[in-house]
Amino acid sequence: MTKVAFVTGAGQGIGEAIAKRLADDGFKVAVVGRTLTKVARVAEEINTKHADAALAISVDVTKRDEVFAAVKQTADAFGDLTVVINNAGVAPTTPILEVDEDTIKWTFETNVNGTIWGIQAATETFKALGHGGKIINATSQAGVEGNAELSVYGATKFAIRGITQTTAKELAPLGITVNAFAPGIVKTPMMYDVAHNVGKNAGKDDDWGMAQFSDGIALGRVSEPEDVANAVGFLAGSDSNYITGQTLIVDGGMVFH
Ligand SMILES: NC(=O)C1=CN([C@@H]2O[C@H](COP(=O)(O)OP(=O)(O)OC[C@H]3O[C@@H](n4cnc5c(N)ncnc54)[C@H](O)[C@@H]3O)[C@@H](O)[C@H]2O)C=CC1
Ligand SMILES: CC(=O)C(C)=O
Repeated sequence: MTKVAFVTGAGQGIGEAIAKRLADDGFKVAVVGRTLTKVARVAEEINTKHADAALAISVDVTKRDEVFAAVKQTADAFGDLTVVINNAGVAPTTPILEVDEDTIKWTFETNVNGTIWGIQAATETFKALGHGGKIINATSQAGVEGNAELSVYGATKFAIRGITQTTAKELAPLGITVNAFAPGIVKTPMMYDVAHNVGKNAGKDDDWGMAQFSDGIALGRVSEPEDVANAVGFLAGSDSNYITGQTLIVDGGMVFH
């Protein structure tokens, strides 16, 4: 079986690191995201290292039809599909009294609906191909323990852990495993944006904002995207075959469950 992965939100940050890690591990990779120029750059860098290993696809994960079409396009292009990684996400900073309907809608449509469309599309394609597969969802340490000012985001990430557990039970008879990864504080545009907003809300700078999250990490440093990609490489590989419904926390020691 050819190893073929579909990774959303792969134009930067954690998704980019996952796509590159899986290509290094011998996967063909669909590098998927909203902005074609961003995913095209990542795909080109992968193809320079591993000829014809990557395909760039522009998709808005809130759109069910687009996700289904892109998953099918991936299987058609590479002749198989074995792993789907629902990594794309958004993280608005939301002090509770400032939460509004638009923010709830946008965040849930991206993080929760996008994950559900990815699970559905993966399942449909795995079934059509006549074999099982692996689905891997991005949650967060903020989906394991509540973080101040991240109520809406945290709600979506708690939901993703729930969806991971329910679909693991539902899809096991099809030979499909469903797991999640929960990063801690990772050096990506998302986290720098959160740190900036939390700092600004307190009348402080970005470093202060970042410290609200990073102080107390047991291993004494914030995460590189590659720290997360290493764990996802494990979840995407055969060494995790007997694991399903679990959330692998990759946070350097922030929350202990
Ligand atoms: N950076 C961090 O500290 C943490 C990140 N995470 C999670 O890891 C995942 C990746 O996060 P980062 O790389 O940090 O974020 P990021 O913001 O740097 O990258 C996310 C990517 O997702 C894409 N995206 C957003 N909405 C989309 C949509 N509707 N359709 C398609 N693509 C879309 C963005 O364009 C962006 O390229 C997210 O699910 C995030 O919630 C979890 C815990 C900590
Ligand atoms: C953005 C995020 O997932 C955090 C702070 O855990």
